[in-house]
Amino acid sequence: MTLQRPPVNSLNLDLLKEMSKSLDEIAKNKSKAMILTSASPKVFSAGLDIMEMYKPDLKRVEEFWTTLQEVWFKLFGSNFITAAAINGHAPAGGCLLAMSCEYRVMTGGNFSIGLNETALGIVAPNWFMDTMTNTIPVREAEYALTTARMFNVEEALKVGLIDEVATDKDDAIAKCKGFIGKFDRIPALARSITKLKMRQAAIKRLQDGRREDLNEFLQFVQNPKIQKSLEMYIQSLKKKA
Ligand SMILES: CCCCC/C=C\C/C=C\CCC/C=C/C(=O)SCCNC(=O)CCNC(=O)[C@H](O)C(C)(C)COP(=O)(O)OP(=O)(O)OC[C@H]1O[C@@H](n2cnc3c(N)ncnc32)[C@H](O)[C@@H]1OP(=O)(O)O
Repeated sequence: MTLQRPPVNSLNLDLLKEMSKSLDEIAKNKSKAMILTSASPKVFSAGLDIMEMYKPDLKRVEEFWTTLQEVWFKLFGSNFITAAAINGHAPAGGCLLAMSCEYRVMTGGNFSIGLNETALGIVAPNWFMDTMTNTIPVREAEYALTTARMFNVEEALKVGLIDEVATDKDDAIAKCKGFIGKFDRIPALARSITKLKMRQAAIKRLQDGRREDLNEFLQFVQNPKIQKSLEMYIQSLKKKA
């Protein structure tokens, strides 16, 4: 699955709906595995589209968040094998997508990956945190989350946030295929049940608290102070150009 929403693959409602549909198709056509990557040469995904949260239409922003939750359920909780070929920056929601897969290969270069929410004055939802503690040790996750740590490729490899480094996108995809090939001799049902058991606690937590998670998000985006800081953040991103 190749993300292709220039310039930075930010996740807006339309892209999330497309992803949700594609994940359904992959599950339905009984694919063995999926590799998630990006069509951009330097950004895997810039995370959530900030414009969806800035001065939002309430109905749309509610659909935006519930679709994000759905994409996470379908990706994190998939029966099929998932790997991410991370060929560029992966901040925040981009990192969430990569961590929701079972294996991550990142191309070398001046790219970074991590959950930077606290630097923006926001708190990553519980399920973002759960996805991170499912990937790296709890102590490392707490440190990374509280300090909004963006890892370079070497650091990400060292902490286990990624599993391998690749020279370029083709190499990243080849390495993801190598991971998928490890399951040729493992019975598929035993593999998928084991994966889902490992992930069950995080999945159940969001299933049980899904409405509450949505309400928290809706309150957050309607807070005038948050809107003000969003405005400033958007300006700072644009000033960069
Ligand atoms: C952010 C606060 C959200 C508050 C929301 C309210 C409630 C929160 C409640 C729950 C928590 C939500 C959890 C949030 C998760 C997220 O994913 S928030 C998004 C965080 N993402 C980022 O901070 C990444 C920002 N982008 C970058 O750092 C860089 O763009 C880059 C990915 C490293 C790529 O750099 P570069 O190739 O140099 O590209 P530019 O910076 O020049 O960007 C090109 C244009 O794209 C626009 N853009 C970049 N990121 C986003 C984005 N996430 N959403 C929308 N638009 C984005 C950027 O402004 C440029 O636009 P122009 O061409 O200048 O018009």
